[in-house]
Amino acid sequence: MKETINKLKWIYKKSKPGIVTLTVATIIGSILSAISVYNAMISKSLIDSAINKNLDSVIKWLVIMGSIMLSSILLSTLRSFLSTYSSNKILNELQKEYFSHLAYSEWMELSKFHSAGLMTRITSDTSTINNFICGTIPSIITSIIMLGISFFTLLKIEPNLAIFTIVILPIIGLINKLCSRRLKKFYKDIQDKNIEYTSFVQESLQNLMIVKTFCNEKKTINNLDRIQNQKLKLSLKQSLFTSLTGMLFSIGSSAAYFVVFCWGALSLVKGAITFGTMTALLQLFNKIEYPLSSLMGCYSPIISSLAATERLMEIESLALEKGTNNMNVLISNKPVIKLDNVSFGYKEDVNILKNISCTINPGETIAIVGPSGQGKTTLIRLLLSLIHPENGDIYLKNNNFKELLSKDHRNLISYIPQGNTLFSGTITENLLYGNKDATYEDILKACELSCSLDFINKLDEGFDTKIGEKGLGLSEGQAQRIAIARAFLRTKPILILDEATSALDEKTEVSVLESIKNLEHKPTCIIITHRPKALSICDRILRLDNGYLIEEDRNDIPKLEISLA
Ligand SMILES: Nc1ncnc2c1ncn2[C@@H]1O[C@H](COP(=O)(O)OP(=O)(O)OP(=O)(O)O)[C@@H](O)[C@H]1O
Repeated sequence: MKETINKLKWIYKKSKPGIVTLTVATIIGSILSAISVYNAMISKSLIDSAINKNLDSVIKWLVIMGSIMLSSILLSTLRSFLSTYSSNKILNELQKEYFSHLAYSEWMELSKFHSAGLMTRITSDTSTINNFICGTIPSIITSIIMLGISFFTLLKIEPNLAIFTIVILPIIGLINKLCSRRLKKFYKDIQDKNIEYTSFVQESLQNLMIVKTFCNEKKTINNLDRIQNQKLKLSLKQSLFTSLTGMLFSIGSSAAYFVVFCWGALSLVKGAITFGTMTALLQLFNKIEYPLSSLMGCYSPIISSLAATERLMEIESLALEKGTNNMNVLISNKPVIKLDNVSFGYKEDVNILKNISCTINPGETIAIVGPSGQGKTTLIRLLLSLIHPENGDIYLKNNNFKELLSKDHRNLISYIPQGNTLFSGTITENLLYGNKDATYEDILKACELSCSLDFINKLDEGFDTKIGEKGLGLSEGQAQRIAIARAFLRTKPILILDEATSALDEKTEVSVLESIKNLEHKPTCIIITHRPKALSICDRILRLDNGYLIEEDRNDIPKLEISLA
């Protein structure tokens, strides 16, 4: 119970961006509910006046009824506008909040989730919460108001009938209580299956080329079919369960309606009530039954939003990256990078990097080599503060200043990761990603240095050529060269290339690497490479061996070149 209250408090907090308009919309909804009950009484008076042939009274009630109808239409329009505004405002804020939280979260924590799982949380779970705030809660409030007014009106004109209708309430409460646990489990299972489905589709589409070249189209479609069938079975089970409970409610309410009808008809025969009262009774009964069924329908969204709340709270619990609050001279100067006895492992007690100490001076070009899986990329992740040393420290030093490396220092680094990391858009848009203020001349120079100018000029639309997701439309080597130009344009004091020239031919690779030496801002350059030719342009070579970092003698480059080749 305490947990549910905490979740409801959390939901209330999330509704704040649209609470004012939502409250006004709910008040209008409540007024509309009251008006609809009052309409039943107007129709009673209208019918009785018509039966008594009282023309003046009939006209009076017709005018009142018309005016009420018109105001209801206007109020409904206003309510719908306010609800749409609140709903969009709350959903946008929710999605922005969780997207921002993910953007600033610790990389290691994020990597525990499948991207489709995170996507479902940001899109589907936030929508569930939003629908609860903007749909279910106002509906509960207006239903309770309609129920209350209808009950008291009925109590005034036919007390026995009013008491009879209200005994239905505890029965509904009982049905809901019985359903709650089952419904919660259904929602969780369906949501988990949805995530599995989305992840499968996302991964299959991303790797469609592999699916095709392994001739696995049929197998993939069969897998999709299997997940869809599991999803269908769960949805059918849930639907059967809610239909059965709905059926119980319908049987109850139809029986009650029948009793009210019999009661009214017999009273009419006995002359105990007028014809107008009979129609009012039936309408009022409907106005009790409708909010009751609406309240019953609210149960499922309540359960699903409590489950969605739990899943969004999980995102909130992801630790955010910490920065230093002390950004001084390092930002504008060339720092020395110093690793002091650094160890790191992804799993407890299994260190990938062991007691690494080294100093990298400003302007140096360093190669990091070593067999696959030795931890070269892990070392770069440490330098980028995506992960943090378990033991030891990484510092940036500048004259007498020394700072522990943190995420804020990423602003000193231009990084070219492995693989294709271009965005969909034009080549210019991609180039400006890290430095929107770069001039046309800067762009030309960066492209020339990265050996990409020639091929870009040969494209029909040159720099305005649109490229698809992950650089679709370009060769691997062309995409790599644009990624290198993008990093050159960022003009930061540290440049890191993680196998960033792997798709280039040897001649182009050497030419691109040599051009790093000609960069005007003379960055410190760290190159991870498996390519022997790259070593010749480096000032120092560091080799990872079983987790230890060993500095190689430059005279041994020919030997190293042979071992890498
Ligand atoms: N996110 C992760 N979680 C757990 N283990 C990881 C993770 N990333 C890498 N590893 C493990 O850490 C080790 C070092 O990986 P890393 O990617 O740093 O090697 P590498 O030297 O860059 O390899 P390659 O030359 O093949 O790119 C590997 O054994 C790998 O399985």
